[in-house]
Amino acid sequence: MSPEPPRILLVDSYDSFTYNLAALCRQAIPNCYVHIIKNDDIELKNLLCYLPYFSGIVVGPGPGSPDIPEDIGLVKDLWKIDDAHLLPIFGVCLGLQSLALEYGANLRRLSVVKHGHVSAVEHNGTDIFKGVGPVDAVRYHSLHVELSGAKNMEELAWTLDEENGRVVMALRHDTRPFWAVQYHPESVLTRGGGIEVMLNFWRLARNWSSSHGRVTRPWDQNADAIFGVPWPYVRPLPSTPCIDTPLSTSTIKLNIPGLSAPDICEVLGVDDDSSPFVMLESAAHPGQFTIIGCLTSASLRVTHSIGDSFVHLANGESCDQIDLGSHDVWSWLTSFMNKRKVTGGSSEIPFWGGLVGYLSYELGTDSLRVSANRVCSQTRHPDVNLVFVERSIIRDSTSGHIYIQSIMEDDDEWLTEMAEQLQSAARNYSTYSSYNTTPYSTKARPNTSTVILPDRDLYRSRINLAKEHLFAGESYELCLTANTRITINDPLASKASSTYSPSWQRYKHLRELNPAPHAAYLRLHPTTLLASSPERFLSYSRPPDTTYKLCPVKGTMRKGPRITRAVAEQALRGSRKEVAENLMIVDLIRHDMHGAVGENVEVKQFCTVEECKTVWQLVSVIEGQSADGADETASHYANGALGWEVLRRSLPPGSMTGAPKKRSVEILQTLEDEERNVYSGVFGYWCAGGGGDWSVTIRSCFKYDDRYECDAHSWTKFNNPDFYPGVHEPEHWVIGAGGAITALSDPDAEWDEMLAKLQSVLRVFGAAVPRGH
Ligand SMILES: C=C(O[C@@H]1C=C(C(=O)O)C=C[C@H]1O)C(=O)O
Ligand SMILES: NC(=O)CC[C@H](N)C(=O)O
Repeated sequence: MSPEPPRILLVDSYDSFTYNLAALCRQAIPNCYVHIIKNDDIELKNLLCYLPYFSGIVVGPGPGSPDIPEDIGLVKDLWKIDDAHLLPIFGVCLGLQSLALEYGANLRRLSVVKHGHVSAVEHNGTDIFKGVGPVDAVRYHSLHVELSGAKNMEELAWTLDEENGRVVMALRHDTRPFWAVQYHPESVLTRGGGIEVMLNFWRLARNWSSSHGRVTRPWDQNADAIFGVPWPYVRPLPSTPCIDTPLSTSTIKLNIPGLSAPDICEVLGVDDDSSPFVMLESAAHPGQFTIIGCLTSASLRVTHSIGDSFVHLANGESCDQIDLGSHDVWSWLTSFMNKRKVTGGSSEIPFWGGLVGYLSYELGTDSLRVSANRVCSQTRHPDVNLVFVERSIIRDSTSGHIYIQSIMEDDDEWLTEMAEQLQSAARNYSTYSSYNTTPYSTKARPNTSTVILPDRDLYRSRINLAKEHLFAGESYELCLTANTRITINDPLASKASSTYSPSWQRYKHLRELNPAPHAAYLRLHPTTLLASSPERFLSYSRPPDTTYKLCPVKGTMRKGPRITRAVAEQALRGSRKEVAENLMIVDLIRHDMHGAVGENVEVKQFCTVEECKTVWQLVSVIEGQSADGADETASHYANGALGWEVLRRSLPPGSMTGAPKKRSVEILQTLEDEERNVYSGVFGYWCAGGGGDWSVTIRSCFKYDDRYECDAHSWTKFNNPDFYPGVHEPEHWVIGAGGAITALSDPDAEWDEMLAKLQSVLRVFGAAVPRGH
């Protein structure tokens, strides 16, 4: 009989680095299983009888304080376990603080908090530091412990901070098998004190167990019922089978480099404001592909608002309310896509057909079980707003090729007609126009738009409140944001009609002013979104060998005549504050990715300076791959469902919340007046061939048009003359903007950074941030 594999019980205090710690355990403890529970899942008295199943416990980091019962949960009781149930325990950060506190240490605030900072750690070379060389360790803490007066605590490592003096970095209990570190061994930038220290813990833990005659009880059904499947674990996906015969893609490839993406949209009738329209545009380097939906009256629209137990499934003729039943909207959409598998498209392009649209910020916070701060209103707007694209045009800006494709049966006639239409448009444009698309024409007259900016003093005071939370150890970073509202009331402007779309004109202006690799024009009534985002969130390639890639941006600098690349490199990559901000999000994203795909997660790029039209920014890249080709073998993963699962587990984007994500989202709700809605969510596609690509909804503006309703009508039913009212209807647009607040943030600089981001879109409305702001 093979020996029982080691089992670690990992107690999570709602942190955003927990799966990184789980991955470190798996690295250090061969073949171990890691069972993760939350610190409030079970009380110690009910846990005791299960402890014999485990070889050791790892107590993770977390927000808050070890002396607040809601923050620390069962962890504080672990240190007082009676001898009969004793087992080795390793604590990290909050874990160390709790251990020390229970044995009489004093808990203090650091004078200068350390969030994402690397410190040289000194140690005595024994115990968990045996054989360990120099340690550079990443720290995420506001609190620390002082051991004077504590009983049984032995200091094993410390650091000498300029501002805080000597700070305890590791300790052990002198008789019980408890060890703990204040720094983060699982952080990607910790050197020397990560795996090395974990290996030592495991060695000491085994020694202690064998010298005390402790053996781990073989796992059985009793424990299974409580602790379930160990990590790495992928949520079971709905069992709906893939369709037997997948849809096939027909493609025509043309070479017409002269035809821009907006040209193609105009050929397709984007000017009819009442019809839905979607384009995901790569409007600047390094973007390559533009995806344009050629929607028909049969195109299926899927919309859902959080809290509803149904989705709306609509096309040009009807609108059905479909009960989610036992599904949530995520698994419902997985089933939806399983029935629509597509094969046979061109391998040169990422999209063959599939869902295109956006997911709101609140959809993500809902998955974290933070309820949305919904202002009670009559009209609920979609949090999921997608259209299933069957006919599409892909433009490759690198080669100039255009791909016309359809996944509808017997659609060759449409393909040929579309090819002719585009070729003839290209001939006409090259003959008559030097600038192909109808140029942007309706720059809003400044006096016709009312701009309500966030209040400067209020925003600054919220930055200070955010910092208070950071000083108290509640969060390591908070991405604070605010909305700007623009109302356009221009009776002289052309009205929306079946031949004129004001929002399309604005989009064209936006792509000129702020060309971005992740731009989008999404007219999915009632929502219209114009995006010029510089931030890709998640992309996953088509199976087999799917790679999941997340690219967080954190650290932004306004461009200016004297800000050369060298200056930006110095100010961003050379800044401890900016790198710390980025590192925190990298660690958080590694955790999100590990949670979904398992162990194979790597940081491929760390803090590279990228240039955008209006700002410089620091970008990192994290890649993951699922274990054992799960996405290839299991039929339900083959359609990109695992990519969808990575997305579900990673929303809202960590770069838009801060870390730890759940607590940060809760704090932000108290600091921001309203929902973020479309802003801070993601937009993009899920290709029915299995790939996907989602960008962060920033540097964008959106509006809702509540004349569109789904309950009574289909979203597109208003395609009649009565729809366009005789009186002029004002347009109400929202632009969200913000930035990461850390303990080192200066309110004036943060306000300025928020304005720089806002300005990149505000100019579309002929408005500018007034002087003095
Ligand atoms: C909050 C915004 O952007 C986010 C914050 C960034 C930062 O703090 O540097 C950079 C990109 C985004 O993740 C925004 O554009 O509104
Ligand atoms: N990373 C952590 O566990 C942080 C612990 C505690 N909240 C602090 O800030 O000190």
